[in-house]
Amino acid sequence: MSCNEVAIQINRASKVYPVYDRPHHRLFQMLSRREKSRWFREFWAVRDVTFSVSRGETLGIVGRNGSGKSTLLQMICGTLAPSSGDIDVRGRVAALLELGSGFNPDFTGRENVFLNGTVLGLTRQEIEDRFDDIAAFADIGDFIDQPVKSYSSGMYVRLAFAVAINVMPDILVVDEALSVGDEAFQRKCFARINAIRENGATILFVSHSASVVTELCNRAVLLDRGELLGIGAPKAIVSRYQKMLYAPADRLEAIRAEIRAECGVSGAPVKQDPVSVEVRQMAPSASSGELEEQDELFFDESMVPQSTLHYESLGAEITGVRLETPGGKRVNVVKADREYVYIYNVVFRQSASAVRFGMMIKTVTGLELGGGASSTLTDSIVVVESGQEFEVRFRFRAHLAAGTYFLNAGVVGRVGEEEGYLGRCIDVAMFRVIYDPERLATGLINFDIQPSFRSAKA
Ligand SMILES: Nc1ncnc2c1ncn2[C@@H]1O[C@H](COP(=O)(O)OP(=O)(O)OP(=O)(O)O)[C@@H](O)[C@H]1O
Repeated sequence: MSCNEVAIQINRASKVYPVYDRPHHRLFQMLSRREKSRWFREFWAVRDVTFSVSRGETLGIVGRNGSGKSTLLQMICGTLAPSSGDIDVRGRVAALLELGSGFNPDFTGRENVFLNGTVLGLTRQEIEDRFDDIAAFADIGDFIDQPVKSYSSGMYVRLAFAVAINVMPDILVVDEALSVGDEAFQRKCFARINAIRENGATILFVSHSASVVTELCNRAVLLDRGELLGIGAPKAIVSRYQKMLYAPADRLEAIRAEIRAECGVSGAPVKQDPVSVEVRQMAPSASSGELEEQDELFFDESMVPQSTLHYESLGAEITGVRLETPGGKRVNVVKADREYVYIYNVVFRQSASAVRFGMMIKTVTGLELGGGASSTLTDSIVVVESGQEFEVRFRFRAHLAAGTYFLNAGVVGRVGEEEGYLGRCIDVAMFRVIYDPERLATGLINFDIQPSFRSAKA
């Protein structure tokens, strides 16, 4: 599929609502026979918006509350008709709009899966074929046969997301819904969104989270008061959005004009590569400073990743994955800026050469923050015999903000003539960095910034 193929073309789309200042004005309007008498004001939820989205693009939509994001998405999904203008959508659209839309509350989860699948254009047989995958992804147990009105918001999102991503949409529309699930489920969803994107689908993503938009999207649009203020690279759009969010009221108009001038609709989509950090050689660990055993660091058994993916093993099996303090206590709830050891065992099922081990730490959205390899190719283990077992240890300092993180593990080497992953596990473990009110570092990564200040001479 070509990236330049247009998936969505929006041409001067508007949505205008009549707004009545008094309830009885609505009645007057209904009874009014004269064309000119008007008992309402017009409210433009979306006004004269034009842009296109190429197939394969991931487009972020940002804007303040009430800026028209949901209205625009609903028009793209066909659940709301524009008052004027055209919206041309090419392909099957699966949408995860606000909680509450999409499912019939009196029907069971199972019935809603069939209803939703049919609305999305699947035959009964196609839905039956996918039902087990949908139920497994949602993972809500027997609730699948209960009416959805008895669901918690988390269960609702699980099922809605399971349907949306299992119908193999050409266009996937996600409106903030993900923020309802827990981190393990969010990670599973982001992993699936990435897979759908890699398959060439187009994704529209409404989010208030600057980091999600900059990590996931190739391009972003900024809506304000129903108008398209700007379109461009996610970083540029998100920084303008934040400038607007924190602007004093009397500067808002000037900032809107500035944004329009700087990044008003123009030109072709800006392609940006997803951020990826690949570490060839593990950096020497920072000063070790033995960690005292802390009572508040512990192992929470309920923290199990739901997006774990074991690649087909090519001779090396990764087991016993765990995180420990340097003193050997198993943990997954940790404190920032302390040292931990990421450990896994590798059993070789066939002999291999040029063997190296690796790890990666990622955010919930899948952003690769950093990792390490046990050695360079020239220093790799020359030969490993079949049946040999290794314990691999990566000691690292968790220079991270409070939040949940996911870990990969991998073994690279050569079997015969073939070089590649002999074993690889994605999202094989997760850990949570607890909030520390004393921490001065801001942002995701602690760069060990040393602040100082002094009174400057006049
Ligand atoms: N049926 C309606 N009648 C009148 N006004 C409406 C209607 N639906 C939406 N609006 C208004 O249109 C504007 C845009 O709403 P919309 O829900 O699209 O904004 P949004 O950017 O998605 O907001 P949020 O971030 O708060 O979800 C809002 O001011 C909303 O009050």
